Amino acid sequence: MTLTVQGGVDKCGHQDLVHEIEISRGEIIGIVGPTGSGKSTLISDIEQFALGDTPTGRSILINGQVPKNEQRYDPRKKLVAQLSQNMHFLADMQVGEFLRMHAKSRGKDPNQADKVIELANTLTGEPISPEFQLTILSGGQSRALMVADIAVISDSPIVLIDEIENAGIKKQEALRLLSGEGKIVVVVTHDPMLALMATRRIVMKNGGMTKVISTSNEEQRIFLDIERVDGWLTGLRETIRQGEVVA
Ligand SMILES: Nc1ncnc2c1ncn2[C@@H]1O[C@H](COP(=O)(O)OP(=O)(O)OP(=O)(O)O)[C@@H](O)[C@H]1O
Repeated sequence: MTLTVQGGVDKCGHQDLVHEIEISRGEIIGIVGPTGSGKSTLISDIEQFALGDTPTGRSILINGQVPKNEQRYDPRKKLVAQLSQNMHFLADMQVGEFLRMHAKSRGKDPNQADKVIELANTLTGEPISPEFQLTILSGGQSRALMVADIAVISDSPIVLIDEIENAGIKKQEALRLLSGEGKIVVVVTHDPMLALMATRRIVMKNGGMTKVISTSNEEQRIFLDIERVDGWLTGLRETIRQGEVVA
C-alpha cells in the first residue's frame, strides 16, 4: 500500500515546491518546519483524504487512486489512526475490558488485549495493569496504550502523529513498533532523534511543502548517538523519579 500526497498551494497561493511524494508501508516520514509553517495542516490534509477540497488544494491518493467513499467515511474501514499530545480516555471502564471489547468489535481474538498491555508496558515506565480504570491512566500510559492498540488491534495502515515531544513514552520504540507492523508513520516533530529516525522528512515553510530531505548515512549515525544519549537521560530521569541518588 502507498500513500501519495499531491502538492497544492502555500499560504500565498504559490505552488508547493514538492509536487508529489509517495510513501510506502513501513516507512517513517517526518514533517518539520517552524511554528505556523503548516505542519498540522498537512497532517490534517492526510487525515481527511483531501481531494483538492481543503484550503491547501492538496490531494491524497491511496495506492495511486482517490480513496473510495467507504474508505473515507466508514469508521470500521478507517485507514488512518491519529495520535496527539493531549489524549485521554473518557470511557469509565477497566483497561482489559475495554481492549477485549475493542478487539471483538474489530473481529479479532479478545485475548489480544493481553498482548496490547504487554507491549504498552514496554513503552511506558509506569506499568499498566488490566484492572486499572481507563480514566486514571496518566498521559504517558494512555499514549502507550493507544500506540500498542494501533499496532495490534486497529487495522489502520496509516498512523499520523502530531508532536509527541513530551509524551512520557519511549517515542522511538513506539515509532519502531508501528513501522515494524508495516504501517506508514507520519510524524510532526522538532525532536532531532525522531526527525533523523525517519527515512525522509518534508520541510514546511509558509504553509507549503518546500523540499524532501532523505536521511543521510551521516545523519543515521548521528541518530544512533542521540538514541544512546536519550537512553542515558531516560535512565537518569527514572533514578531521580524513584528518589534515588545518581551515582
Ligand atoms: N497551504 C496553506 N494555505 C492556507 N493556509 C494555510 C496553509 N498551511 C497552513 N495554513 C494556515 O496557517 C496556520 C498555521 O498552520 P499550522 O497550524 O498547520 O502550522 P504548524 O506548523 O502546525 O504550527 P505549530 O508548529 O505552531 O503547531 C493555520 O491557521 C493554517 O490554517
